[in-house]
Amino acid sequence: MSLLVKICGLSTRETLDVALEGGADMVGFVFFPPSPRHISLGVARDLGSRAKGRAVKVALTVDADDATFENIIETLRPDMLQLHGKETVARLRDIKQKFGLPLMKALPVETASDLAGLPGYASVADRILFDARAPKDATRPGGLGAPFDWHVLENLDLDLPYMVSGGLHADNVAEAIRVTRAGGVDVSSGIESSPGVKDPEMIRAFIRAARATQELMAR
Ligand SMILES: O=C(O)c1ccccc1N[C@@H]1O[C@H](COP(=O)(O)O)[C@@H](O)[C@H]1O
Repeated sequence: MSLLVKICGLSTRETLDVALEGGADMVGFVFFPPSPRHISLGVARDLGSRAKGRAVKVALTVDADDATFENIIETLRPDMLQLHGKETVARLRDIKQKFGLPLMKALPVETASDLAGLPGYASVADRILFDARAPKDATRPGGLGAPFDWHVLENLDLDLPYMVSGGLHADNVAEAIRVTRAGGVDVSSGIESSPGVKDPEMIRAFIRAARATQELMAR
């Protein structure tokens, strides 16, 4: 199966177009007010219609309530919900039953013990995203540009599709794919010139680097 590349934290038409034209499989939109990548519902409606049918639209939320999901779904029309907070397995079941969209659960990783909750989440999520665990005093649970020790996933045996994120950029994505054998990669900070400001050339370089790794590994 081919590697999935997700470009996350898009907030302008220009950078969304760069990601789509560069061949991103998934485009992510952040709905979390403390984030420098947070977008309003008006922007979500505009970018959502622009991306429709060109890539999988992913709505990133953090412990969102039902009303927030309803607003996001009505405006962005996402194909998938990314749950990046402390949502429980029961809450995932509830979200799936209420909104009927595929779920990608982000799991914070620092050490092997962080994988203990994986079987529960894998029983309801459609995809797992392994992301670096944020420091306790961080203002957001992701999007901090810091990697985790990818070797924690080295012997992972998971039937569900999974992706890796956290501090990825064009120069380290090949190694991340090699070590984790992930079916997809997700990036935000590593394609920015400053927090929240996406850089077109960095987006293109990241997608190129990920695709080149995919080709090398297929040989
Ligand atoms: O991007 C954010 O601001 C954000 C806020 C809250 C939760 C997650 C967030 N970002 C996601 O975190 C990972 C790793 O990002 P990075 O490449 O290290 O910046 C990725 O999925 C982002 O979309």
